[in-house]
Amino acid sequence: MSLTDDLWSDIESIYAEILQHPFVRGLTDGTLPRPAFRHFVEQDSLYLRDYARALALCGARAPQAAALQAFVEDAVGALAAEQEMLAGFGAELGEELGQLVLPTTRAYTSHLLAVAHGGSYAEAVGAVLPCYWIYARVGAHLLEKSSPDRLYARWIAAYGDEAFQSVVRRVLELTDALGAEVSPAERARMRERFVTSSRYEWMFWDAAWQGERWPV
Ligand SMILES: Cc1ncc(CO)c(N)n1
Ligand SMILES: Cc1ncsc1CCO
Repeated sequence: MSLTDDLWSDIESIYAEILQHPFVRGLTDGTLPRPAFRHFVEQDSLYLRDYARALALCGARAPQAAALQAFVEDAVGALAAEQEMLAGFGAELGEELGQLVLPTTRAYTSHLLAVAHGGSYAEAVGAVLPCYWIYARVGAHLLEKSSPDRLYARWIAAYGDEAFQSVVRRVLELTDALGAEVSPAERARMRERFVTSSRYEWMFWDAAWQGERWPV
């Protein structure tokens, strides 16, 4: 099996839970409460800043120029997505968005940055991949239904869009090329990093849904 086939098979059940999550269902049926979406937008803009750092590190560590270019472009793309998020949704969500990084956001970005700094290049790719791939899959899935809510429809369109889908295909190809080179032990480490990030993807939506806060 290709590496990406193995990786996806490891998270089938996590992905199914994501599609079932009331936050994700609420996007398409329009029932998602605004405060939960606001929480998400606020945390996601903070997340994207550190995600861009993790992508830039993947680029810096990539052995080949094509992967260097892909990850650096995507780091810039993630920063652009952060700005679009703030510009596109910020005003409509009312008062200024907060700057406090909440527990799940901190845990997820800490994981990404720890692996991007301290793990191997292949492990770093395993860690950043769910962010691309799960959003592309969720975006494509939700695009079929879109949403009666104008804001949610816009969010869905950004990730279901062909431009994002092609960015994700490029990284999946690069991952499969890497899969042909790495040792079985390295492949196992990549899978572990990939599953951990995928769990955080579910938790990220759930934190917005629950209105997560620091307990003290
Ligand atoms: C938490 C999270 N994962 C992935 C993406 C995709 O860019 C995003 N914006 N936010
Ligand atoms: C927003 C985003 N998420 C994963 S990669 C990326 C930048 C795409 O150019």
